[in-house]
Amino acid sequence: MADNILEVRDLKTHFHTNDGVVKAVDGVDLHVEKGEILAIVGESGCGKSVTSQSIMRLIGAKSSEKVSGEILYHGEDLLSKTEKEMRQIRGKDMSMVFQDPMTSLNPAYKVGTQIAEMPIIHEKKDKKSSWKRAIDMLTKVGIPSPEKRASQYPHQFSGGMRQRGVVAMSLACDPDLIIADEPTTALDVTIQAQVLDLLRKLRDDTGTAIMMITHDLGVVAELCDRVAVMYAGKIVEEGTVADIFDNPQHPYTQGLIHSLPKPGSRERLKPIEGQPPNLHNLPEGCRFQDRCPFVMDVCREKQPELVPADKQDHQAACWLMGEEENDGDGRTGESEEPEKTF
Ligand SMILES: Nc1ncnc2c1ncn2[C@@H]1O[C@H](COP(=O)(O)OP(=O)(O)OP(=O)(O)O)[C@@H](O)[C@H]1O
Repeated sequence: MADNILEVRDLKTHFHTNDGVVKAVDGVDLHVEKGEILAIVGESGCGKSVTSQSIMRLIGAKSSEKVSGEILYHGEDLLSKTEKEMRQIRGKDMSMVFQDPMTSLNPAYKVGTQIAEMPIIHEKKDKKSSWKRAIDMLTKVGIPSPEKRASQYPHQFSGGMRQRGVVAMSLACDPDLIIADEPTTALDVTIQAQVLDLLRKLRDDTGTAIMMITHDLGVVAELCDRVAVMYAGKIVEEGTVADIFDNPQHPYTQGLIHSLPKPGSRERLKPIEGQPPNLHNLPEGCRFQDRCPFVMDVCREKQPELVPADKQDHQAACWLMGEEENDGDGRTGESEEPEKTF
């Protein structure tokens, strides 16, 4: 049995707004195994960030934010923790790296002080040993002259160095899970590659698991072990990187993969046509129905659940996945032998 650090069951995060209920995350199941890098991918607005912030309990405190389901961290449900207990868990056991390093860094304090604060708060370490830890962490993330840099302020760091500083901060208490939300999106390509290399090396050296939120399939191919593909608030496919890239089963995943440029090819890219559904007003049945070239009657009536595709741990939520698993009672629809249009 896999050694799961995190297991999320039927996570729903709904926002109650003046325009109605936004079902940003709507029944997500996922798990992160010890030492693995799991990617959550999908188009903008599909619920990736809301999923990660719900896991960290950064969403859910306001009366307009309703979070339900189970978020089991080493078997304990984070949804039943108090804010005080969560403050202990955040930064120590699970930490987060955001797209913009200045979300995590305070411009008014030295970078070293901000890293050292983590062991001071979470492990009750003294200032001297925590400062030393800060320098060790800056060394670990490849910042040159770490003693000097520790005494500098964030504005004295370049963008890539700031993100390394945030990674150093997230590592300071040796967490077993880092949630990284588009950590390289704001960086230029060369620096992006360096930060990805750094994350991979950290996982290899320390065994820290990483949940990587990204819309960039290049990052997934480069860095990750497993992938969960999200569409309109739900996971529609889950498998290893090889499963998803070489044998995608859900028409949405197929569309994503076919919209990638092929090395050396001059063929025009084929984006997925249409738009995701409005999260205020979701359709009955499968949420991909209006963009799916294989749509059948059943897709407009019932939502498909994740079921094993070609093997047990490669799953897809699609009525094309075989009659036994999905009851398959409506395969009489519009496209018995659909033409691929992606
Ligand atoms: N506080 C909020 N109130 C209402 N709707 C919200 C709130 N926060 C997020 N949403 C909506 O929830 C949906 C999912 O947002 P989320 O930020 O998780 O998307 P994402 O997949 O991370 O996209 P991106 O890649 O653009 O960051 C979006 O439609 C967004 O507008």
